[in-house]
Amino acid sequence: MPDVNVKHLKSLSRDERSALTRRSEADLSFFLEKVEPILEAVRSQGDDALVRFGRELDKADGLTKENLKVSEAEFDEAFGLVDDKVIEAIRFGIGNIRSFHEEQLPEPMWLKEVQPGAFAGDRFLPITSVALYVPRGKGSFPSVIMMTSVPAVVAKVPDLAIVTPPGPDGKVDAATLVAARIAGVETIYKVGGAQAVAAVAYGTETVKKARKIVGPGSPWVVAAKRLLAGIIDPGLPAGPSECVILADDTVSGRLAAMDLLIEAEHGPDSSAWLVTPSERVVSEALDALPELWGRMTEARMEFSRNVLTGNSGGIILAESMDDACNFVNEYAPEHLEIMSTRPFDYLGDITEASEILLGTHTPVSIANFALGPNAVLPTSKGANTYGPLSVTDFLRRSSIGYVTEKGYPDMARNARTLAEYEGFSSHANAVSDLRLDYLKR
Ligand SMILES: NC(=O)c1ccc[n+]([C@@H]2O[C@H](COP(=O)([O-])OP(=O)(O)OC[C@H]3O[C@@H](n4cnc5c(N)ncnc54)[C@H](O)[C@@H]3O)[C@@H](O)[C@H]2O)c1
Ligand SMILES: N[C@H](CO)Cc1c[nH]c[nH+]1
Repeated sequence: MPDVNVKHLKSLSRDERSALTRRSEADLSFFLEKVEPILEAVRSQGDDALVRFGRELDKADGLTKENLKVSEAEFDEAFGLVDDKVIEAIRFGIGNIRSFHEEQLPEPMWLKEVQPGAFAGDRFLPITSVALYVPRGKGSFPSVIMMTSVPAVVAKVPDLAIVTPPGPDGKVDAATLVAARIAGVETIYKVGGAQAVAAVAYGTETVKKARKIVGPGSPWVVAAKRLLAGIIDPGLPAGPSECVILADDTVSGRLAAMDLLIEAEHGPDSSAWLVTPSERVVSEALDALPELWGRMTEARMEFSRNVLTGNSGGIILAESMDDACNFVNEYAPEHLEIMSTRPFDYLGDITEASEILLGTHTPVSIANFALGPNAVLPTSKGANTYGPLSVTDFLRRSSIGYVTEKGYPDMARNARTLAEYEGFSSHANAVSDLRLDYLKR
């Protein structure tokens, strides 16, 4: 068995402890450099560049300018290619995701009377055009369609389009098409990676320009979003997947090891740590890993072995549950499982995590595919300032103010005092008696 990292927090220096929280995304210099010419090619050559990159990078030999957009016939064909059980699971997931996200939809407008006769509030409108990035490098992700499309449809974004890499057959994964149609999005372009971000940022002959792009992706996608942030809103940072399993002494280490492998199998650049103060949990987890690896496909086993033996994964022995919770907050994970028979005891101690799953029956898999909360989550400590993708990511807010004749005198007097203090004459004039004179004429 390869040497799985086992770190004892007690014996680490401050720098060594901090190194455990580092993600692969921390240094994107390699990708930023390679991505720049791709963006420029799409900006200047449009569809020609998209077809060339699709053929070169996605091996989609049959890709042409004419079939860059998924046709009605391809959607129809997809329903015949996907197993009924998969369609049923997609419908089940979408039902729960919709039910969860409908709760997030704010009232279109609210106004509060902040002083007699003076009203202030907010109005929400959908962003007019948003692109949804759906990855397909190391696997296909109908669940990402479910997670991005449903909140966008609930927010009533009028112009929605999906960008996703074509497979070598030049087609979009069939279950991805099924999920898109069930969720209510029918514009899909066969373009992925950095070129997809450039296509929706600049627009091409076929791909319509969008104001925002959301959805997770590989470092190629993350790098392109960073470089194009002045041209398109890149949304929350969602890069390589990561998780922490926080386990106390009430649970089986085998169970903890099983869930540790969930996000570790995404790719060699994923991050995954089991953190526990229990030596028993550590040794049970180490014992369980070979059998669990034996139940995985070769590729996924390799990815997760790389993670657990490399720089961004393994098992951490903490001094206590307090120490373990502190480490979780320093790490600020994308997904967190609190694996305990009394998970609510620790919930209050966790302040930095994008998704917190409680107990022994809520593995990340259930949240990724079926439960309802959004599984497109900020990575690389994005949890410190962002939340999961939500309906509000598809809305923009304007504030509304309305002062009546009755509310005016108090408002004007106070505004004038501060305008004069700040030295703004026109601001002050606009709330002086001159206004009342003008209003009379
Ligand atoms: N944070 C989240 O919510 C979340 C959810 C799901 C997946 N993910 C992450 O998304 C990522 C998906 O990555 P993926 O690779 O499977 O799919 P992807 O679609 O993001 O990346 C594949 C694309 O990258 C481009 N690419 C590949 N090699 C390239 C090269 N040498 N030069 C230029 N471009 C190149 C190609 O265009 C290809 O289509 C994973 O890291 C996964 O962990 C994150
Ligand atoms: N774990 C991903 C978010 O990091 C979501 C996902 C979808 N399918 C598999 N995983």
